[in-house]
Amino acid sequence: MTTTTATNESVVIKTLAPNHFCLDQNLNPRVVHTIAKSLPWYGPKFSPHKVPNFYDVSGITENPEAFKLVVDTFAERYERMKEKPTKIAGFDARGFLFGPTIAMRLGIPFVMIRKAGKLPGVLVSSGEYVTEYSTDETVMRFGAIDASDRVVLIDDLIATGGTALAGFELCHQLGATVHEFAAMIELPFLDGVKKIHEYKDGLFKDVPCFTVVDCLTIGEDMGRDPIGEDVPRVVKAEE
Ligand SMILES: O=P(O)(O)OC[C@H]1O[C@H](OP(=O)(O)OP(=O)(O)O)[C@H](O)[C@@H]1O
Ligand SMILES: Nc1ncnc2[nH]cnc12
Repeated sequence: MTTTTATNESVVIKTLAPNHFCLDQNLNPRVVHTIAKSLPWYGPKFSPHKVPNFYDVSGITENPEAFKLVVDTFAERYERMKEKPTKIAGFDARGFLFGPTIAMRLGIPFVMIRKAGKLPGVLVSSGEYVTEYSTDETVMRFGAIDASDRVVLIDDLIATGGTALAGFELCHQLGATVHEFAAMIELPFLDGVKKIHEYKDGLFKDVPCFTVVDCLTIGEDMGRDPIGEDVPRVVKAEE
């Protein structure tokens, strides 16, 4: 299913499946192109994990125009909604790059979903979860969100959806409603959004998931592995 909805002049949303939305690349060509073409990827030899394409969010953070477009896209989306989120929760670590600025724009709190072993105080745990390349556990401070909250969960990228579901679990345990899950990049071939909507017999099937670009819009041409067999992974800076 693909339908298109114009919410204002600048941001047009495409429906990919029930409660699965993305920016329409044909109708927002400048935004999608600028963001997608600011996202390099590296192959396994030059990545921290053995995945075919590891996407590098620093292509966005080091490009002020692209960084602003990402933040504006999310912030304007929530500013325009009749029913607004009450909190933004971001995932350790790359969700921390976008969440705080969006929360500040909306004038609402930013809550950290932290990897286990980093937060003080009384905590709730997501339990163990599996990502595209690791097994982790996330925690949130007890009381950071409660049953009155409508929480936007935000991250840089959704792959298998394991990390996202850990955030859904935390919100669920604390009685809060997830307003939306949002990520800048989606890897659709890993079916992360489908997994969120099918989790526990559809417990979260009504929660919208919104993404901006995917691996196809980024494209194979964004591969940035150095050319040459002998290029080392870590180099010494020349004096
Ligand atoms: O959909 P999934 O398969 O769960 O993968 C997505 C997660 O993987 C990455 O985080 P990572 O765990 O590598 O942590 P980092 O931000 O500290 O690099 C990314 O920032 C997402 O949080
Ligand atoms: N392919 C990928 N690139 C960057 N971050 C990721 N997190 C999970 N999968 C990833």
